[in-house]
Amino acid sequence: MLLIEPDAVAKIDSACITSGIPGFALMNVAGRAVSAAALRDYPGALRYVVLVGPGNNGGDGYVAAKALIEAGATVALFRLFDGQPTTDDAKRAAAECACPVQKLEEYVPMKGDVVIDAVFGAGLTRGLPASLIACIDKVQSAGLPVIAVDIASGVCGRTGRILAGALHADLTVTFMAPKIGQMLLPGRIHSGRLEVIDIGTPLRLLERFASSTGINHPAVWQIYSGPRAADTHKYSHGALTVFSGGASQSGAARLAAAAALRAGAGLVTIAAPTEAMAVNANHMTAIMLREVDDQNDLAQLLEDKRLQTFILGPGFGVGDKARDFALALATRRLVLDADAITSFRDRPEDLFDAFALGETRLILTPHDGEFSRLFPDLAANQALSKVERAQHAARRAHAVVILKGADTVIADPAGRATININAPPSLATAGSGDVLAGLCGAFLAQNYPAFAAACAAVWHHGDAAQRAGAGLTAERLINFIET
Ligand SMILES: NC(=O)C1=CN([C@@H]2O[C@H](COP(=O)(O)OP(=O)(O)OC[C@H]3O[C@@H](n4cnc5c(N)ncnc54)[C@H](O)[C@@H]3O)[C@@H](O)[C@H]2O)[C@@H](O)CC1
Ligand SMILES: Nc1ncnc2c1ncn2[C@@H]1O[C@H](COP(=O)(O)OP(=O)(O)O)[C@@H](O)[C@H]1O
Ligand SMILES: [K+]
Repeated sequence: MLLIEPDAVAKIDSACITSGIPGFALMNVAGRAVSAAALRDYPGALRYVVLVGPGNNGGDGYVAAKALIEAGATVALFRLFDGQPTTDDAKRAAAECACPVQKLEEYVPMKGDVVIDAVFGAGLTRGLPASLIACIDKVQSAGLPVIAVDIASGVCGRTGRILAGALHADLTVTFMAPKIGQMLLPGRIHSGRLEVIDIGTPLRLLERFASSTGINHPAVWQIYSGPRAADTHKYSHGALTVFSGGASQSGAARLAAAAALRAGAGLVTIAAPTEAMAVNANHMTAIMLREVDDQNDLAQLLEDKRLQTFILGPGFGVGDKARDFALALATRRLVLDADAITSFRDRPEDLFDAFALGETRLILTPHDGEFSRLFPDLAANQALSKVERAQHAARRAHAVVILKGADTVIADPAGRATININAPPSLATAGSGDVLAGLCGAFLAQNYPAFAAACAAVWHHGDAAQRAGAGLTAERLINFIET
């Protein structure tokens, strides 16, 4: 699904005007859609309180106020101090709105109020003025319902960050397409339910100015998935090898391996050190087992050219062995997770250089902590959004990066990115990252290109968790994977 960045809004706006669609016409559709949503969702409101700012977001607010009055509703309009309309369209909208204007400071919340936030749009680059922050506190502590126009004032449309205070909306009525900051945290939480209104912007303009970042969706990998042919063979669905840690850390590899089998990998083998052979053998049936202690054993394993896909990291232990194994696997497809990521903390370039040439075949799956070990400068750079951090990292590492969390971002070295939005908070449970690594390995083994494999893995992870419902454990999650 398309997303837009705040910078693109003005470009689309001026391209519309060039195409003969005046900005004021768009503003009228936008403002009326807000009014319709308010009447639909809060028909029992005693008063609609419209807060307006100086720009076109405020312009939408004047249009909404006018439409609500025409519908017979009681409306009060409060304007940010020094917030006289500054754009031609907003001036016109204000002039056409008969509602008396009061100062924001004068607003006293009353039971039955529904607040419409039309103060600032998605392009906000500065923190909110103190008078607005005080007003937000009043609204929020009175527990009043809030409808945000385009985006909750105070949320950065590019990063989802709060610059200095922001409203928590119950509903956000946004225009053309969702903004990136509404998908990333905490902006997603501040948005409440998101309603996207087509205000008549031509699709060709939307597509021309849309972001290279989209919402993660099956359309990304659809062309690589499909029913199995009747004459299929297990090796044609990929042979995946998962490295196990020592005897007391072998569970993580088994979770990854079981998830991979469930997600359609044809043949899954756990490669375990001698000390972990017995414990692995005790717990497995369909998964195969092979003894691999050191680099010599690994070299022997790699002589089998059918083995093209590997997962290294879950429960593996941090250190030289993980580093040496990853580098030995550099000509194959590799999912590098957990301990194996941390193992490159002091020498990340060794990893990045090893995968620099040829097609992208490395998937990195860091959570924020692991990310900061491999990319400390990117993690510390507050100017970057989570999407931008993942994109820079992917380019540097010549890898697909899955930057995990409630708003997981998947990015590839070419600059493509998706934001995943189907993951429920129940996924915050021990071992769910191992299951994700297994899913990545499964799709990579089935010959999906790395970016498609990563997107499919993250989406199916969230999808399985949704179907599993409450009381999620990593073991249970595996049983709900459906590909
Ligand atoms: N296609 C489009 O572009 C459409 C845009 N529309 C509306 O237009 C909005 C964007 O309008 P604008 O670009 O005018 O943005 P805003 O309405 O957010 O206003 C920006 C103005 O506020 C000032 N400002 C920014 N941060 C401030 C701060 N912290 N304190 C004080 N002043 C501050 C800026 O200097 C600028 O003058 C959208 O969010 C949407 O609501 C709609 O009218 C529909 C059509
Ligand atoms: N609040 C949340 N909402 C949705 N998904 C989450 C949330 N917290 C964590 N996740 C997901 O759960 C998984 C946890 O992985 P990880 O941090 O490696 O944990 P572990 O090492 O315990 O398996 C990741 O895929 C992450 O994106
Ligand atoms: K707003």
